[in-house]
Amino acid sequence: MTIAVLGGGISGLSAGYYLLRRFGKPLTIYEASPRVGGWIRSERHKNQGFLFECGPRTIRPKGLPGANTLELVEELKLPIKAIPSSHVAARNRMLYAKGQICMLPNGPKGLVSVVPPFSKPLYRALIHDLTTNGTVAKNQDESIYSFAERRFGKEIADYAISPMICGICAGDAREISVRFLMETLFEQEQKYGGVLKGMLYARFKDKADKAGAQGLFADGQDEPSLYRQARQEKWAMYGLGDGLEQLPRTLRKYLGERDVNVQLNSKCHNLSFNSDGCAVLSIRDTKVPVSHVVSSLPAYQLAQLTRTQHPSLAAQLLSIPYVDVVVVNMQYDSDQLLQHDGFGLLVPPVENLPVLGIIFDSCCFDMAGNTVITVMMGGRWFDKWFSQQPAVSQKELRDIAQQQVRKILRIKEEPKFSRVHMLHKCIPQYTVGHKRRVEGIRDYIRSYKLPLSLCGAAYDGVGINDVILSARRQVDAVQFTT
Ligand SMILES: Cc1cc2nc3c(=O)[nH]c(=O)nc-3n(C[C@H](O)[C@H](O)[C@H](O)COP(=O)(O)OP(=O)(O)OC[C@H]3O[C@@H](n4cnc5c(N)ncnc54)[C@H](O)[C@@H]3O)c2cc1C
Ligand SMILES: C=Cc1c2[nH]c(c1C)Cc1[nH]c(c(CCC(=O)O)c1C)Cc1[nH]c(c(C)c1CCC(=O)O)Cc1[nH]c(c(C)c1C=C)C2
Repeated sequence: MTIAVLGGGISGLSAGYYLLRRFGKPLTIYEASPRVGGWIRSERHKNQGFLFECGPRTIRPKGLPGANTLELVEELKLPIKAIPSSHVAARNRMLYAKGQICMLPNGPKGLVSVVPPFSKPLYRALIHDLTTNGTVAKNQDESIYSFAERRFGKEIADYAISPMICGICAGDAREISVRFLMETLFEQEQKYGGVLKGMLYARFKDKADKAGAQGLFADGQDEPSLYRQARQEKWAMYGLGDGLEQLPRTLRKYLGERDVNVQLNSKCHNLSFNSDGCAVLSIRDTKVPVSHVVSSLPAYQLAQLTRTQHPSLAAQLLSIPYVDVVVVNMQYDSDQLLQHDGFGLLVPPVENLPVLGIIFDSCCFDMAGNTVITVMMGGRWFDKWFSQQPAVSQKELRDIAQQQVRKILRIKEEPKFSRVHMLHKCIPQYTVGHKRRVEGIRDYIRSYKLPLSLCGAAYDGVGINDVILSARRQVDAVQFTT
């Protein structure tokens, strides 16, 4: 019995980890590029004491997905840099709206007083929810923007929900499914006629939900000890000592030491299935037969591999859209963020600017006196701002990012050092109907009895916690009939 994993990003490596734990060897992970980690990439400037993250930088230790990641982090003995909920980076999130930087309310004060960019105290949005009837048809989906607008009004949809969606998937809240982030609230609204009513009702009815890590760690004793520590110490998020890339790098080492074959520079360019129930991978000029495949590839990549034999599956996979994000890391020698202590700021799409948000890395983690910020641009609006002939150059992207930093943060100095990364098709968009689409894809695989499992950011959540948990669940569900 041979198992193959496609993709050496964090979900593919995690699938390898859970497969090893469940089935042992032989096990091979095929990765197209010369490195593992996929979008997780850290660039360490050791001499100067700072770090650039090109993709993610923090992980949330919350709930079952958070506990599951912490179990893995504990097993790998990784050096955690925790950010407690009292830290400024956990408390302060900002918006750039209406020409100014606005601190998002993080306590009850924002409920009763007017906090820019909002024109009314937030309790008015709650009254709107309590006094508004009407839901969408049962079992339907809708956009998160439309849901927020219906329940809380347009201002909340424009200045709270839309930027939040940018800060998670660089997407347009008018297209993203409400089930992406607010499935429970949406369902409670359907059931009880309002978000607040649903929340109050659920609070009385379902106290057990609070346990968080139930399910995987059934017995409280088995809870990972790092998760217990995170709860006791009230971590809001955490990073790793040498950057988040330490997670995939260490996981690769761990797997290698246990004879899992991690093959780099090994792009799979076709995947077919035999009538005897085997899968056949085409890697370079070789056909590799295996008993089961776990794909962690982006959906559009898997579509390429399967389109000859299963065009209908490929079409369904292709219906999951992706967006491009430009990431510009900047470093300054002196403190440039004196007035802006926090995680960073988001720019609501109604502001119509090329920038999605700016992360204040050196406020989150100590960077030895350097100021480090990361500007993220494009996303769902990439084509509007940057698609031109000839293609926009790195220098132009850097200049646009710098202009925005000057305008928003009023940093006049040039960064001492900067890097521009064009992340092509890096984040899948869970548009309205996504859940049904994924069910359709998995139904197809089941109905043809294909020895194929799907994990990765395309299906069950886009955060690092989600993709690791998705890998675990998909591995748990693998069945061999022999
Ligand atoms: C800018 C940005 C910021 C983010 N910030 C956060 C954050 O703060 N917190 C958080 O939790 N998450 C964050 N995320 C999300 C998180 O980084 C991703 O969800 C996660 O890294 C996805 O991992 P993956 O393994 O599913 O996919 P990928 O990283 O895309 O890995 C897929 C791998 O498959 C390989 N591959 C592709 N085609 C083939 C082929 N044909 N054969 C073999 N291999 C192939 C690729 O080279 C790649 O290594 C962020 C993402 C981005 C882009
Ligand atoms: C502007 C672009 C992006 C920023 N971060 C991401 C993008 C696309 C990616 C991302 N950020 C988060 C996640 C999910 C993690 C999870 O645990 O599920 C992903 C995939 C975390 C996150 N970051 C922000 C928010 C509101 C969230 C959601 C969870 C949480 O509340 O912690 C805020 C934020 N993200 C970015 C900026 C500039 C920013 C500013 C406040 C960048």
